[in-house]
Formats: sequence, C-alpha cells, structure tokens
Amino acid sequence: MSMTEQEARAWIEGRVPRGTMAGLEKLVAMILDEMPRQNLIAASTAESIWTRHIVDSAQLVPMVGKGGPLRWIDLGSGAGFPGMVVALMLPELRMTLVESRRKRIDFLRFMAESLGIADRVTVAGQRLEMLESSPHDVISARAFAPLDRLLPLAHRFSHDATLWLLPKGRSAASELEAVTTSWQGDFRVVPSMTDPEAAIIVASQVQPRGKGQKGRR
Ligand SMILES: C[S@@+](CC[C@H](N)C(=O)[O-])C[C@H]1O[C@@H](n2cnc3c(N)ncnc32)[C@H](O)[C@@H]1O
Repeated sequence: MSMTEQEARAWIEGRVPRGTMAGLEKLVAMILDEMPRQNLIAASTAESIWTRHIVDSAQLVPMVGKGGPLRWIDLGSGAGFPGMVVALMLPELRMTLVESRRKRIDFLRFMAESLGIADRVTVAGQRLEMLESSPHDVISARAFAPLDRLLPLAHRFSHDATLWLLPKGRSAASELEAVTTSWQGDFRVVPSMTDPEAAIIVASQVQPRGKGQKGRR
C-alpha cells in the first residue's frame, strides 16, 4: 500500500529539525501557488504532494553517507525534485540543479532565494549537454531520461566514488537490463517507500565497459 499524506508528513517531521520542516512547508506552498502559471507537477498529484514528491525525494537522503560537505548535481530538476528537497534537508550540501526550461529556471532561482539557500544552491539554467564537466559526489535524476541515455550524458559529472540515485518508477529492471552490455558498476534496485511498484536505482563505480578506472577526486 502507498503512504498516506499524513504518514508522509509524519515521516519527514520525525527526521528533520523544525526549521527544515518550515522550509519544506514553504516549498510546497510555493509550488502549489505557482501551478496556475506553469505545470510544475501533474495536477493529479497536487493533493498528494507530500507523498508523491516530498517524501519521494527525501527518501534519497538516508542513502547518502554522513560526512563532510557533498557536491550533488540533480539533472532535470523541474520544480526541484529531488534536488531542492534534498538541499533543504542537508545543510552542508552544495547542490547544482540542472534545468533547461526558462520558466522553471526562474522559479527554481526564486525558490532558492526565498528559502534562504541560494548561497549553496546553483541553478544551472541550460541543457545538461552544454554544461561544463565537473566531478560530483552524488548524481540524482528523477523522470529525466532512461538509463541508456542518462549514463552517457551524465558520466562526465562523476568520479570513481560518485553515488548515483535514480528514482525509476516501474522501469528500473528493464532499464538496467538495457545497459548491461555497455556499462559496468555496482547497480542495485531499492524499493521506493512511496510506491510499492516503483524502485530507485542506486549505483556506484559506474564506468563504460572496457574503459580503465577514472581518478578519484
Ligand atoms: C519530467 S520532468 C521531471 C522533473 C523533476 N525531476 C521531477 O521528477 O519532478 C524533466 C525535466 O527535465 C528538464 N530537461 C529535459 N531535458 C533536459 C536537458 N537536456 N537538460 C536540462 N534539463 C532538461 C525538463 O525541462 C523538465 O523540467
């Protein structure tokens, strides 16, 4: 069974300080307020925004080891899922949100300012293909591209120890199957908390097959 909205809010409340909860409440309010101007989330999911978008994003946080500041890049952030939610929850994080659509770019920048996290959240307002390469400790992408397109596009933003967190709906197993001959690494399929039929691909040491190891940075 899926989580209820009440369970989703309680799950978050039990894990974050009050200030972070207030930030998440504000993010939800801003997105719902913006909906008449742009289609940020499917209208059918607006009433279950805590389950379908906030917890769906927040469930990635415990998958990341605790430690020093992380460089995290979120590909095709849209309304900020999962990137903006994660940035609110992890105060030491330096987050890059990649998004190519003008109205979404402006809205992401406005949200980061309004939430007081613009000093550590960069909105790269361009197509991922045009963004200069740089290594990141975590790469996330939700509803961005199938794995066989995502890995070649995003690999230049990784290093040897990069953790890949890719919420994949129901297609995780078939997407993984499609890359086994061309990519190697430690790939796991983890069930999603918010949808019993969905899964997250969690991967590390991802390399094109036949290539040597990249340097650890
Ligand atoms: C289906 S939406 C998903 C948004 C968000 N990750 C989510 O799960 O709610 C995909 C987003 O990726 C953006 N996008 C698609 N191709 C892109 C590219 N090549 N570079 C940057 N952004 C891209 C789109 O504008 C859109 O906002």
